[in-house]
Amino acid sequence: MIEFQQVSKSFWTGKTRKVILDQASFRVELGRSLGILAPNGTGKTTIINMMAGLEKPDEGKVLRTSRVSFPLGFMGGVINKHSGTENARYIARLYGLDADYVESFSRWLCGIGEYFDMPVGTYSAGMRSRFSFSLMLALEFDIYLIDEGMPATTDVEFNRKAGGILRERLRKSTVVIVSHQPRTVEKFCHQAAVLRNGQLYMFDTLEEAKQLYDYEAQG
Ligand SMILES: Nc1ncnc2c1ncn2[C@@H]1O[C@H](COP(=O)(O)OP(=O)(O)OP(=O)(O)O)[C@@H](O)[C@H]1O
Repeated sequence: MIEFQQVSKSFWTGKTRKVILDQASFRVELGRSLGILAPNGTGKTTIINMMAGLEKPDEGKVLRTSRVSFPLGFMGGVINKHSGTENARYIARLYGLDADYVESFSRWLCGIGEYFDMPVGTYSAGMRSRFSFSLMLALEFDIYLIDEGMPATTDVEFNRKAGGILRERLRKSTVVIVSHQPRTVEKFCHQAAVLRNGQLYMFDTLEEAKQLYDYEAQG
C-alpha cells in the first residue's frame, strides 16, 4: 500500500506558487491498479516521484508498506561511468537479489549486445531507455510506477518482449499510471483518479473519472 496523508507540495516558479497537492490524502491499495488523469504540466511526474520516495512532500507523509518500484524509465540510480553489467549487479545487491540472475535477465531483455559491457554513458537514448526498463523488469515489485505509459522505444523486438513481460507482471501486481490520456489508463487500471486543484479525486470506474476530466478539459 502507498498512503498519502495530508500531503502538500508546491513549487515557486519565480512569479507564482505552483500548487501540485494541497493537503491531499489518498491510498493505493494492493491489487487495485490506479490511473491518475492529469493534464500536462500539472504535477504527474512530481506525484510519481513522491510515491517512489525520490521527492519529499513539503508537508504531510507518504507511507509505503509494499515494495514500490522506481518510475519506469528512471535512470537516477544508474552510474554512467559503469557498464550495464556493473550497474545491474550493483542494483541487484541494493535490492537483496541474486546478481547473476538480474545481470543475465537484463542482458537478455535489453538486447544491446556488447554495449552491455560498456559504460552506460556511451549508450544512445534508445539503449538507455531499454536498459533501465530491463532493469526494472528484472526486479520484483508489488507496485509498479509508470509515468505516461511505455517508454518510447522504436525497437520492435524489444517492445514485443518487454511488453509481454510487463503485461504478465502487471497481471500479478499493482500499477500506478499517471497520464494525460484516458486511453493509457484504460489498458491497465481498475480504478481512476483525477488531479484537480491540488486534490486527487478517486473514482471506482474510469468512466466516472473521465466525466470529471473531460468537463475540466472543456472548462
Ligand atoms: N524542481 C522544480 N522547481 C520548480 N518548478 C518545478 C519543479 N519541478 C516541477 N516544477 C513545476 O511543477 C509543475 C509540475 O511538474 P511535473 O513535471 O510534475 O508535471 P507533469 O504533469 O509531469 O508535466 P509533463 O506532462 O509536462 O511531464 C510544472 O509547472 C513544473 O514546471
